[in-house]
Amino acid sequence: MCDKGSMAQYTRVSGFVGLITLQNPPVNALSAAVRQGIVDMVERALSDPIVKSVVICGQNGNFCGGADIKEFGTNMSGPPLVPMIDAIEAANKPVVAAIEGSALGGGLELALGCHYRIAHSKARLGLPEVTLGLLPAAGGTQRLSRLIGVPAALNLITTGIHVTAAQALQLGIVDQVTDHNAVEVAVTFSLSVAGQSMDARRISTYPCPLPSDFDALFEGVMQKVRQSARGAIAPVACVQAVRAAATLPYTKGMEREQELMATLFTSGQARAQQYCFFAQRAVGRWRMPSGARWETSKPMPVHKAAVIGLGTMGRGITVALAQTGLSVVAVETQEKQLMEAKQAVSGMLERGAKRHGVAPMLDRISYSQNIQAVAEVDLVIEAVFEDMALKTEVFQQLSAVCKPGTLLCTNTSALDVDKLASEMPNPELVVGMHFFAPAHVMKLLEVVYGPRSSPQAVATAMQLGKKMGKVSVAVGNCRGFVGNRMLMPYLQQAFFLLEEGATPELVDRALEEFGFPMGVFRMSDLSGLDIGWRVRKRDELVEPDMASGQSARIRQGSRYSPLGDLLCEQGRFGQKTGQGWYRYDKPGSRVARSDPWLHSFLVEYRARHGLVPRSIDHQEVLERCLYALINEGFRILEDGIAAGPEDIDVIYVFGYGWPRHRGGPMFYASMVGLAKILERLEHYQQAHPDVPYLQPSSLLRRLVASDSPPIHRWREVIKKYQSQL
Ligand SMILES: CCCCCCC/C=C/C(=O)SCCNC(=O)CCNC(=O)[C@H](O)C(C)(C)COP(=O)(O)OP(=O)(O)OC[C@H]1O[C@@H](n2cnc3c(N)ncnc32)[C@H](O)[C@@H]1OP(=O)(O)O
Repeated sequence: MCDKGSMAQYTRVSGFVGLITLQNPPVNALSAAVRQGIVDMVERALSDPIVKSVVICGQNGNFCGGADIKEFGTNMSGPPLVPMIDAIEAANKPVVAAIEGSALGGGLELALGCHYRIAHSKARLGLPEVTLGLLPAAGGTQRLSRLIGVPAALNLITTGIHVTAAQALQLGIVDQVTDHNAVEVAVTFSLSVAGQSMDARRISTYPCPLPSDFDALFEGVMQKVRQSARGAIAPVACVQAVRAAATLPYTKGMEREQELMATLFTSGQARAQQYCFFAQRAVGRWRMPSGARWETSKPMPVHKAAVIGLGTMGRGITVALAQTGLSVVAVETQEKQLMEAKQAVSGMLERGAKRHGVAPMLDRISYSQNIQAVAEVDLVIEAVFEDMALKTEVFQQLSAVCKPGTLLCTNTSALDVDKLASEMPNPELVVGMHFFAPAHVMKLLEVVYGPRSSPQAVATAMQLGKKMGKVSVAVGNCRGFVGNRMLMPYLQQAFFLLEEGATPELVDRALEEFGFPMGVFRMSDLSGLDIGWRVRKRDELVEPDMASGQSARIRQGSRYSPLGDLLCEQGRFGQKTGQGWYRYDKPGSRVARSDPWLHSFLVEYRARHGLVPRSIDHQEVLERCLYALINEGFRILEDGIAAGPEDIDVIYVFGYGWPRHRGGPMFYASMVGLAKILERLEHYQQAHPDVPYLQPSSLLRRLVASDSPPIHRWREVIKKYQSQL
């Protein structure tokens, strides 16, 4: 017996079991139609006198990915989740959730309303609402706390982590884990408990187990959560909701859960985080200005890869490739460095394997001093020193050694990928794979294509990035690509603010209060000030024995702040030397302390150059640094270097610490209002006509002139703008 009409299919199986299958591919999200289907089919099963028990499962081996996130921005119609789940829990026949694939968010909340949960061993469970700026508001905070206790519930709900079926069993979230067909096991099990009272199986009736150190626990968790949330409100609301579970009767706790959800639901933060969710997926659907795109570009298979150059980046890339399961040839020409790298890579792999309880992939890597060892690989990632001549030489050697069709990738962060490609006999096989340090940890990968890169080469690099667990974004070739190009105006404004009267502490505090994990100066100290200095020297911007006055601060026709160069001349390279924009107890130490030397240095510097310090507030810091960065983002869109604002936002959220609850720089701009951004840039440009990067971009002006459309419609304006160029 079967009813296939709705988005929840009803079948009677084994004679007496009503099987309800959610059908909303790809993840069986609980859309209005699915909720209606569940309500109808549960009612049908419960009213059918032949049916003794009910099993709920999801189509295609996937239980349920939660509420339909796409509906959140709309007028939500259809039956609400809470009464639907309450009705399941109140059922007088056993209802068993058969969990395969994922049970996330509303999906897990649905399962918690069932009387039993049976999971396949490969299933993953979690309440990730916090990552969408929400909380599990279909009873999740109240039921999970009652089921597994407050500390474990707090951990799951405030972090949004997904747990394995085995972990879920250990925590008490599921009753059974099986390697067999979970639906069949659930059907058999449901019949075994048919006719029994379900009173003891209704989680909402359970008392919430209270830890003895209740107040201390919540205080500690709240402090930790506030610190790591960096201004995000959802994690804090999650703690408050769990506290309600621990202190209030179920119905009152539910009221509190709904109240907290209502605040989150309408907050800009939830919109920002949901935008990030879809943006992260949208960047996988890349397209190149030539029209080549993901659907029509078939990646080449990559089984064996090579890494050339085993400095910090090369080592991290080697680890990341090996952890993906690839065979890796790691090449370093200097014997001592090769030995050191081998030791370091093995250590990283062993530590990673220990954390995940698996065997380290040491035998996946072969080490060599000889570039001939890469002859049979499918793809090479070059990670030698940032020097064009050196990279060109390496690429030429690779062209001679590698089998035909091997993809040649460069991990450069600053050099011209197209120029490098133009020196090769097969420029179509050259792309940039710009990893971020540490490469085995950081999620972002910029895949840089030039006009000659083949769509297949881009598709291959994008697919490899995905396999490596990276969020890969395809971007065009330009100085600094997307991320570092936008960083330049941000850094520059920070330097100019110091010249005008700010301190590193003031600038960093403003940025950290905005939500960055580190302000620009603390971050520069961590990365090493010498890196930028080297680049500026190469660009002939650094002038030793600099004169005083305004003309001394002009380079290549623009105003320039030499502050970073002056620090480097003093040997102040940041954390590694124990001194930079801050001072540190010893070289390598991480605690940044305010440095009186630096403050006197700034006072002397301003006096020498006739700069009169003024009072600068947080708002100006944010507007100068962030709006200049955003403005460069618009130029990048204008130039077609990024296909859309989502690409830029994903790069900033995953690679540059932009707070996710603010959605990325371009989304933030859309929230602040494009007209306001334009007005403030014009204001600062007038106030500081000699300061670069404050002139509003033409695209920003065009968008404002087009009534500042919502961000999902920017691409139309960009396309029109580019067609008129
Ligand atoms: C006042 C209102 C009260 C409402 C109470 C609400 C309480 C409950 C809230 C929630 O449940 S919020 C949602 C919680 N769930 C999640 O956060 C899970 C999100 N999804 C994922 O993590 C992953 O998609 C997955 C399920 C682990 C599967 O990963 P996989 O890599 O296999 O596929 P993806 O590429 O990620 O997704 C495929 C496709 O599906 C779309 N999608 C995924 N989940 C949802 C969803 N919950 N709603 C809508 N759409 C979803 C995803 O966007 C992809 O589509 P495209 O974007 O590529 O078109």
